[in-house]
Amino acid sequence: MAQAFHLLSPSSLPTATITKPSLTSSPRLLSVRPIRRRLPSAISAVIVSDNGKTPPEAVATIEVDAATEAEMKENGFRSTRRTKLVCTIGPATCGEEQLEALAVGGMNVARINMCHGTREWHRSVIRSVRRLNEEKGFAVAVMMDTEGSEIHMGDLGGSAPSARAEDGEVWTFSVRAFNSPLPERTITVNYDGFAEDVKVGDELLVDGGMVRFEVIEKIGPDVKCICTDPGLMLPRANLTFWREGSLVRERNAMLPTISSKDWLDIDFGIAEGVDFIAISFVKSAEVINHLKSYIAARARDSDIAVIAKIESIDSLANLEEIIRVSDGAMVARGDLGAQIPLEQVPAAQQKIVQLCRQLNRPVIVASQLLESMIEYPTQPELKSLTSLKRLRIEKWWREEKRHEAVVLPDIASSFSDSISEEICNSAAKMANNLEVDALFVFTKSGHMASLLSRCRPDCPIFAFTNTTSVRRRLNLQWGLIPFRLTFSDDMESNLNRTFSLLKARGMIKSGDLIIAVSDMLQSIQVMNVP
Ligand SMILES: Nc1ncnc2c1ncn2[C@@H]1O[C@H](COP(=O)(O)OP(=O)(O)OP(=O)(O)O)[C@@H](O)[C@H]1O
Ligand SMILES: CC(=O)C(=O)O
Ligand SMILES: [K+]
Ligand SMILES: [Mg+2]
Repeated sequence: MAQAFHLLSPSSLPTATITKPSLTSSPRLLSVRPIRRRLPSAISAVIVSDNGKTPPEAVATIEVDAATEAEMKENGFRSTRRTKLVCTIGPATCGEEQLEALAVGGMNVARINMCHGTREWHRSVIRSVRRLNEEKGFAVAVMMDTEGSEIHMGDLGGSAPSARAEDGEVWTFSVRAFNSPLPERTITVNYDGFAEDVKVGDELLVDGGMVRFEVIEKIGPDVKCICTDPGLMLPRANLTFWREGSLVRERNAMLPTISSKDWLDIDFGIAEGVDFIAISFVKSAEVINHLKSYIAARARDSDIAVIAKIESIDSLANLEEIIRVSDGAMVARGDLGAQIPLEQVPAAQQKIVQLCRQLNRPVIVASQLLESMIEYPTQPELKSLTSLKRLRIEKWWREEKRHEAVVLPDIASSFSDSISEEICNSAAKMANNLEVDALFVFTKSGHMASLLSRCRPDCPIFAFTNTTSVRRRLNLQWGLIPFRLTFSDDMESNLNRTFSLLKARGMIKSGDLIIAVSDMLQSIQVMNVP
């Protein structure tokens, strides 16, 4: 059975799209929205880079992602892609050359999925991405995605990338530990309670219904099932079981959101300095708060953003409070489509995306974007990326002036935040009315950049920030082109320096009309580039 989801409906215009190249054969895609980033408000007036020191050469330069710069020069910055791309890295894409091809192709964030591979493998991917950034001038951020403890299949044994179940075949789902290779037509299950919780007659869904089985017999730790809807099973695919048409939430509903293995992975992510940690199967706001204080205590100098993955019934029930405490959200349609009826997924997506936009959180739409690419013959990852990059919806959305249709509620929690919010709302509106070429925002924390992104203005937003980590995290936000630049509190000199640096790189020209805002002065300036 094929899963079909809406890709980018206008009302759910994403801030970013993600390809998930993983196995040679399984690219998937996500898209993202604007983030409201809570950054340490204590970044001092002193200019710092990642290690707390400013390299002397940085003072005179401006850094921008090499692929973004090339795209801007090629298409002109009004046509530059606003929606960002997140790519899941797998065995077919982890080599230096493939990673570089993805970065050139527009990857903004590299995602590693802790469901698969060893920590050593993930470490080498993270380091390769960092090296690529340093050596080739990209600014690709890294997102670590936890495994979580919901029920899933194990690896398929040996090097088998997938297994095909045919109609009428009997397969054994077992909680026993086998040595690889597994006996024929045998699948291991990670959750010990599985064999006790299922009943004969239950329907077992692999990956939300990509393959279906009916339970016919239970023999101790083994559950025999007959295939009723054939298809391809990927390693570690999610498993759900249904009784009389309803999802069964037995003791598995009590499994912790963050397992003990996840905590070790999180420690690993903190040590490797990842930019985002995405938490699978979030059930409540509490777990996000817990993780955020854990990160704050352990990673004092860094600020890792926490993304709540919305992929369970429980997360839908507590949606608003989860999004409020998170730095962003992901509509994880693969697993969500396994927990709620498929036809409800587009409406859930719409709701999540709108809420994120209102609360100023970036939102990623993941999975089932270009499902046919799974069977694509060669280089599916790059072909997925190329198709996503075109994002015709963005052009249509601008032509239809959809940006004018959305009403954004006030979200500021202090008077100073209200000023920033009003400035950004006004600046975005002015930018649309005056048809300016670009919005410039000078921001230390990234917050004002996110407020502009939330308005989805018609023109691109050049976001200047003085730290590498803030710049990398701004990668996830719709319409932002993040630059790293050392700047002072004197806006006059910041603007003059920025103009000359950008002109020297051929990224703007005399006469371009821009609107500049900054969080140091809380000002709006409109001017032509001299
Ligand atoms: N590091 C990896 N090593 C091997 N295979 C991988 C790896 N990452 C992903 N894959 C394969 O690619 C498929 C798609 O990966 P992806 O991360 O998109 O899975 P997902 O099911 O959408 O995410 P999640 O596991 O978080 O629900 C996986 O089912 C798996 O077969
Ligand atoms: C991305 C993910 O976790 C999902 O679609 O289930
Ligand atoms: K995961
Ligand atoms: Mg998932």
